Amino acid sequence: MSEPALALEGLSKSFGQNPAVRSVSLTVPRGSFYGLVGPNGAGKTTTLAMATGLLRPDIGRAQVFGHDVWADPVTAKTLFGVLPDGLTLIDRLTGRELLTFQGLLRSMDKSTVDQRSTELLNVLGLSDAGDKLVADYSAGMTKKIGLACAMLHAPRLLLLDEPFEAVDPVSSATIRKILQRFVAGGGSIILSSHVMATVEQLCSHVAVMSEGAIAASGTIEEVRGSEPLEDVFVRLVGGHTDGGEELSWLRS
Ligand SMILES: Nc1ncnc2c1ncn2[C@@H]1O[C@H](COP(=O)(O)OP(=O)(O)OP(=O)(O)O)[C@@H](O)[C@H]1O
Repeated sequence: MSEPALALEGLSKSFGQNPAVRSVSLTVPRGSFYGLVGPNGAGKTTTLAMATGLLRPDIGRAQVFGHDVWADPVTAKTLFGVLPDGLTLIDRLTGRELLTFQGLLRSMDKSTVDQRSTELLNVLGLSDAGDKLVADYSAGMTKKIGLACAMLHAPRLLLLDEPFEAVDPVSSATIRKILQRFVAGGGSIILSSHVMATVEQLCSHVAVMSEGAIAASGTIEEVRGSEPLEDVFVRLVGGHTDGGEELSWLRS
């Protein structure tokens, strides 16, 4: 039972002629808190979608605790929870109804679903919104109910695509604590983020993606060496940070 929480091997995906992800291999050790960073369009969402069975790779495979996500999806999907990007929820349900629907789909018993739903709504600051239609939620509330859906069945691995995006600072602090407790209890997490400070504070490991490939990966210390992670990131992705002479027409 020493399989990693997540093992990606040679995952590739093209959209038409455009290679979005190019032979990505990554191992997320059990108990690790893995950050996946990269500029817009680097391939993070496409990678996570292939890792969770939402998007079929052209080539390569994804295994969760040794179970192939595509060959053995039922077993794999009991072991992980996912917060996809651009989440499309059944928004004509209330938050509580959505959680109940998710739980019953997973064959959980109703009393467990009810109890966990109440706890999740409370802890995520959604108890007052539990009986409101998800269609009427703000972007941050939608992110939080998506996170609750990902955690309801007590998975051992969470794959979270930008979980802090659009979430207010108080809720963000709460989510951080929940995730840290999840890892302290033996869970594993991979999350994508654009916020280097968040990744540096929370994560034990980081992978930097650039143009569809992994440019660097390892523990935070291994990847950043003696530099701030943000500097390493900018160097690896070949970006430039000076405002330069561009947009001169904006200056009066
Ligand atoms: N459904 C799609 N059809 C066509 N091209 C796509 C599709 N999804 C993603 N792409 C392309 O694949 C590349 C990788 O996109 P992806 O969304 O995985 O990047 P990302 O790293 O998650 O970006 P961001 O940080 O902006 O969310 C981009 O060039 C994007 O335009």
